[in-house]
Amino acid sequence: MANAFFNVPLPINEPVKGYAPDSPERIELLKTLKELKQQERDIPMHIGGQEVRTGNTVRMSPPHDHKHTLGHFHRGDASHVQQAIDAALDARTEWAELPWEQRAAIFLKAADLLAGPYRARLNAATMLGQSKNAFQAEIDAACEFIDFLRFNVHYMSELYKQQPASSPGMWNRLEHRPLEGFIFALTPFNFTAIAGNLPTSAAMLGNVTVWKPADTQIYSAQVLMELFKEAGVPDGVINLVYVDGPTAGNVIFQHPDFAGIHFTGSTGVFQHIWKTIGENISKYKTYPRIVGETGGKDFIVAHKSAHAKAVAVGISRGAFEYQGQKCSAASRVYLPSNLADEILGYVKEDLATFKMGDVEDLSNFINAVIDEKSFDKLAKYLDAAKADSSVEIIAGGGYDKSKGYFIEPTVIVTKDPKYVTMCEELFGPVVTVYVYEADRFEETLEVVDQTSPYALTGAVFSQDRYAIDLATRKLVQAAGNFYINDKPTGAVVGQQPFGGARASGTNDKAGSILNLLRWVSPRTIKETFVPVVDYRYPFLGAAPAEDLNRDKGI
Ligand SMILES: NC(=O)c1ccc[n+]([C@@H]2O[C@H](COP(=O)([O-])OP(=O)(O)OC[C@H]3O[C@@H](n4cnc5c(N)ncnc54)[C@H](O)[C@@H]3O)[C@@H](O)[C@H]2O)c1
Ligand SMILES: N[C@@H](CCC=O)C(=O)O
Repeated sequence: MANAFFNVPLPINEPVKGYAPDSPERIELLKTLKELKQQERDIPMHIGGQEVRTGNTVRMSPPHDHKHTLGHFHRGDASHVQQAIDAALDARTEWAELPWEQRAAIFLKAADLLAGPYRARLNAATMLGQSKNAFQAEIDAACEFIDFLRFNVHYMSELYKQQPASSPGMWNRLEHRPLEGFIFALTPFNFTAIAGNLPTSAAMLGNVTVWKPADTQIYSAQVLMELFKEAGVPDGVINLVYVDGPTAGNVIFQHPDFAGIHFTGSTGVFQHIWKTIGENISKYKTYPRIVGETGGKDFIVAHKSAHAKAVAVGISRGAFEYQGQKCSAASRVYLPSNLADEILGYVKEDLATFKMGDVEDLSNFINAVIDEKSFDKLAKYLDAAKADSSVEIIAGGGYDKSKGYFIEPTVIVTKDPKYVTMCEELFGPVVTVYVYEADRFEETLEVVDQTSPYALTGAVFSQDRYAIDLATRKLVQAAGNFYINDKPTGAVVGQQPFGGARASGTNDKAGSILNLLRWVSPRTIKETFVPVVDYRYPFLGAAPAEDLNRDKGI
């Protein structure tokens, strides 16, 4: 046990590398992509430090080249979920009792390994497995996850520093215990950083975890697990299983030691999970923490004073980067009649220059959507829009899955602010635009607020401070991350804590002290130095405190 209070290194955001032609990072990334493509990886589960292979293997392929085989992962069943829980609970006491600075050092080491020797590998795995271009992989798998690790260590030390006041004669202390049980980290396909953050943020605070990623993120999850091992995460602290969601849920949500879920994914799945936990509530030793960041129907609303080109870039990048598969992606846009043609003209110009294709050609801005299920769903929405005379597709609309799951970046214009693609989360490169009468800004803000059950991100573009103020007030509940004259994507850890309310989640703000608070159970310790030895109040004749002290011979 160390005899000192430690300060952790102050975090700064990891600089984003540029991948310019002939830059060392570009050369290394291209080399790593080539090497990974030549291998067929055999990917086991990781339970209690053991690699677990079942022989029930599932093929993995790049979404942009589905005939290519990247490798196979070993599919587990309910028994593996149970083994992972047992391994976590076995590791629990030793991990919880490890001094916090030792836990901090492990995750700071993970951040440095990722900033250095693991960077190209995790980025390349994310590019191939999840079809991200080099820039999108860099801001996610490398920079955002490095930031999560370093900032969370810093927030952990800030959390531990917060102590209560103590009146004379006593010392009050607050300790932040890990939760009593295990945490289930259930992670989505679209951000490698989120997949890494959900188990590590809880583990950092002394918790043990069972982690189940989306099947389509397993290829990069394996690299994350290798990183955790090399950084020194002890066996059993993070257990990685590849089972289908309901199989995992059936074991986990019945278990008396289930102490919390750290979830990111769709709203429907989260609501189902919450209901299941509610039905099982009397089975648990402790009330489980339920943290879930879920879907969105994110908006851009432009005022008649807006800078037209800035709005257009907000749409081109905010709606189409990573094929619109960010929970934050703009998918409904409200343009004023005085600027709509100009803005849409710029957007069409941008889209005409977007290149779509494989991730290894770094000039491609657009790659594939994640899988066939997503492709088919998006194609259906596009077919419906094509058949609907009340809407017009002004750009894109095409799709092709012969080589990869490619959907053209698409702009739909509707006269109905409640048209289906203005309301439902599509999670793809499709944005719908409604043009409003330029003088009806305030009524339009009400439509923006009331159109969707979600409240994740949103942006207002205006050069008029009164309009900005009005939108900020009218849309106070419409977005957990609200942007002024910027696209609604690209939140940075430590700068724009991320999360939404309403149907978008519990808004526990990943990568902030607010999130870490959910993974601890504080214990207050009051120590009285000289205890009272007379039950009577002073007005009932108790001796003054000095006399009491004298009684004790002090
Ligand atoms: N708000 C945020 O911060 C945020 C961030 C990223 C993604 N998202 C949301 O995530 C969704 C996209 O990710 P996805 O497609 O991976 O989400 P998803 O809900 O399909 O899957 C998330 C995880 O839940 C598992 N799962 C699915 N059904 C389950 C069930 N019945 N029981 C238990 N587990 C189950 C999946 O296997 C996966 O591991 C979008 O809705 C997006 O908006 C939100
Ligand atoms: N934090 C990311 C979104 C994560 C969800 O998919 C952003 O701000 O764009």
